[in-house]
Amino acid sequence: MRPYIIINAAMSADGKLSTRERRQVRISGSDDFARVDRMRAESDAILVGIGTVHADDPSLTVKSPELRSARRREGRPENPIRIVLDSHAETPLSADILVKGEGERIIVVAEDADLRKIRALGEHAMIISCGKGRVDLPCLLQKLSESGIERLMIEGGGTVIWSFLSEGLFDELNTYIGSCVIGGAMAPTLADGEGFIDESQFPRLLLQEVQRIDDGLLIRWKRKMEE
Ligand SMILES: NC(=O)C1=CN([C@@H]2O[C@H](COP(=O)(O)OP(=O)(O)OC[C@H]3O[C@@H](n4cnc5c(N)ncnc54)[C@H](O)[C@@H]3O)[C@@H](O)[C@H]2O)C=CC1
Ligand SMILES: Nc1nc(O)c(N)c(N[C@@H]2O[C@H](COP(=O)(O)O)[C@@H](O)[C@H]2O)n1
Repeated sequence: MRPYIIINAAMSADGKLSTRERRQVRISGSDDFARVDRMRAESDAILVGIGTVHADDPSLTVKSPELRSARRREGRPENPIRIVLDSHAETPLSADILVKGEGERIIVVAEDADLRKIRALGEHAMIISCGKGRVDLPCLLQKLSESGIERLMIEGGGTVIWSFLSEGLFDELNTYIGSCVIGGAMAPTLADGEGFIDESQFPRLLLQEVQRIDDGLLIRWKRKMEE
């Protein structure tokens, strides 16, 4: 059992998520950011990796007051549960994800993470422990599902997206392609990690929609199930 999983990311026309210095860049325009905000508001939880927390210091809050009010009217917290994959419990205690906006936070650590760091983070977030060395995704998804999370949005970065894609743990992939070129062989891409060699391992996708937004394109894919 696992939640319904939607991956969303913005990349440049050459497929990069940010610069080779991993500095956060604005690829989406205002209409695309509004679309992402709606996706956040529709989600029970949003997940990023510790690399994104270090690079971007995101809050992952719902930005629109109307969307936050609508969630409250439905009896839900203003913001979805915010989740960080953080094998070694390294999320800074001052990170925006821990201090900005109301709502639950979950830090997911590996079983061998430092206990003192876990205790300190436990003052600010719920701690889930899954896997050795790095977070075991099927174990985590089972726990999230048991706690009532039905719709999970993955916002990056490239290492985390690779893990979900390569383990077949996704239902939809939304990529916004912005009108800029970032370049750089070491700049993060949508799916980093080790990559596949064997074509038979490639996750296959079904095209759902292509939409012009701002000066770029939103492409919505669904995972093609094996026949
Ligand atoms: N344009 C966009 O839409 C977005 C861009 N970004 C960019 O992506 C970059 C950050 O990406 P990355 O460095 O790849 O970091 P990441 O955010 O993908 O985090 C990777 C880290 O998560 C931890 N982790 C624990 N369990 C894991 C598992 N099972 N699978 C994968 N990782 C696991 C590991 O410590 C790993 O190094 C930044 O430059 C950021 O600006 C990030 C999000 C969205
Ligand atoms: N959709 C999208 N377009 C871009 O151009 C981006 N740079 C990102 N980045 C993601 O948004 C997070 C920041 O969220 P907050 O504004 O702090 O709530 C960032 O960490 C990336 O996940 N996304």
